Amino acid sequence: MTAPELVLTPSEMRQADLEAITRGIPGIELMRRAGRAVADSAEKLVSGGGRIVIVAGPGQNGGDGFVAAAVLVERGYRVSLGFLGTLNRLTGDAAEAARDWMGEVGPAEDAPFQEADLIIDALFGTGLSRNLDGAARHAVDRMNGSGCPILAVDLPSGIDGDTGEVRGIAVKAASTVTFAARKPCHLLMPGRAFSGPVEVADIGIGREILAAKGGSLFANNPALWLHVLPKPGLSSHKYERGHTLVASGGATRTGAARLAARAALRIGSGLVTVASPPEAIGVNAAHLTAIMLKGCDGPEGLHAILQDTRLNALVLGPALGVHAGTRAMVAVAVQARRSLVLDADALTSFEGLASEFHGAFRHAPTVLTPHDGEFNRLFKGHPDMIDPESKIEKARRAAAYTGAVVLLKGADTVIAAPDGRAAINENGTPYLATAGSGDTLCGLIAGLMAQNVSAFEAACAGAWIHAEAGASFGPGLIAEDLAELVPGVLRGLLK
Ligand SMILES: NC(=O)C1=CN([C@@H]2O[C@H](COP(=O)(O)OP(=O)(O)OC[C@H]3O[C@@H](n4cnc5c(N)ncnc54)[C@H](OP(=O)(O)O)[C@@H]3O)[C@@H](O)[C@H]2O)[C@@H](O)CC1
Ligand SMILES: Nc1ncnc2c1ncn2[C@@H]1O[C@H](COP(=O)(O)OP(=O)(O)O)[C@@H](O)[C@H]1O
Ligand SMILES: [K+]
Repeated sequence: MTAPELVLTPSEMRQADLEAITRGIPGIELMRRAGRAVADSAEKLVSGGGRIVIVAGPGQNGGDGFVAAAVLVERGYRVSLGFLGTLNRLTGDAAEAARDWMGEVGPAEDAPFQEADLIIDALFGTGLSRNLDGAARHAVDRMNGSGCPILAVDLPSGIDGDTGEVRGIAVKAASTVTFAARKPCHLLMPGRAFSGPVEVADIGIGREILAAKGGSLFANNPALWLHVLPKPGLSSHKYERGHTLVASGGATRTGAARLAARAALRIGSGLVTVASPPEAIGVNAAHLTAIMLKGCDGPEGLHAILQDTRLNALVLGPALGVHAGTRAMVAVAVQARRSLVLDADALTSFEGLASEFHGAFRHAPTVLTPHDGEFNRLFKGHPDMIDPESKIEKARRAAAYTGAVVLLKGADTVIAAPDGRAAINENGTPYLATAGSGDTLCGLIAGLMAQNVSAFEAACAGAWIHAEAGASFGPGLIAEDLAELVPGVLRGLLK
């Protein structure tokens, strides 16, 4: 079984580096391996004898650049090196790497970018501490304007390693080579777009060190949850595969619930029922076949339906309406202690009332699936939730506060559990930005929870399968397509 991919923050990576050094790999050796890996990557991009301009910065990222420069000259490339800062202020391993460089050193901002076949960006890595300005800004501006492909060392300079945000200006890399593990900025937007394809070079820091210093942040891919993805046994019957209930909106707002219900059925929930307000029964009935239908008059109706204990997973929110009635339905669902997915109106009905969610979901598996707007509305008046620059931190804090798994949607969906685990999803497509796409996601997650997948894994698997389904279709995707694409994705996973 493949191990889940660990993602390390810059500070965790520094600790991992130090641990590797303590265990006997000298820092300069780590840097030499890193620099060689950069040279190896460059070699794949430029044929022998080509012209490479390396821009080295004042820290250890610059040190990697000096090592790569020396290796590439040895391999027959024509290398120019531009440096940012004062050479004799270089410290540590970078100073040693610079001493090994026999070529000339010019100012970074004046480097001959126009003549290069490849630019290697070794200005700043995980040690970026403020916005770029002055000569650094000018150098990045010239690199980006040169039209020449850029290979970023560790991460594109100007991108914040923790958040993926641009600190003033950032290198737009054609590709990136990083060391030991990807950093959050390689998966979070906009950093992911600035990084291009990211190669992870092994510089000898073992997984046990990475897991000890990191270990709570993952790339969301099947290695994280494939082992719990349900597969019916030979003698399974439908009641063993769970029963999902999806609450429908009123007569003119029923489609969202049906999208979620269809997705729950496609992901394998044995039975799915739409709970419909009496006035919407006709319209729901006209559109449902395998999915069952039950009348449900507000919170009391929901309470009555939930007396059937076989209903083990519940979706509340899509098109339910923003009002006190929706809040009351959420209260009924929480009290019933079923697996629960809350989305859309079930979150917006609590605008500015997040304190009602404080610890509310500790007693049953719950997933909240806000997009940024819903998140900010819910946590209005809670700057500690809204202010963190990192999307990971936002989701983690909200999860710890509510006791639910929080899936913060977007191009870089982040899923966080109350215990601190978090995963970043990266296999989506902008074609998922279409009406009803989020409703489908709720149904996938609830359908997995109905089959006893725990909340974090259900949210991660749901987000990945949803994104994979969307990406497999591409242009022209509408929400109705998504559930129908799920079987193809499942076939690939369960083969
Ligand atoms: N540790 C290891 O064993 C290994 C580490 N490795 C490599 O080390 C890299 C991390 O190195 P690092 O910590 O030295 O940070 P780095 O990114 O070079 O920048 C710090 C320098 O930039 C400066 N500076 C910051 N922001 C600035 C700004 N806006 N504008 C201008 N200056 C700014 C800052 O100055 P200061 O803030 O101190 O004034 C400092 O001088 C990592 O990404 C990887 O490539 C690999 O070799 C593998 C082994
Ligand atoms: N640019 C994008 N790249 C990848 N996924 C996206 C992008 N934009 C939106 N999505 C995904 O599409 C879904 C949209 O959900 P949501 O905003 O709730 O839509 P709706 O309310 O219309 O159902 C989410 O899963 C989100 O992560
Ligand atoms: K860099």
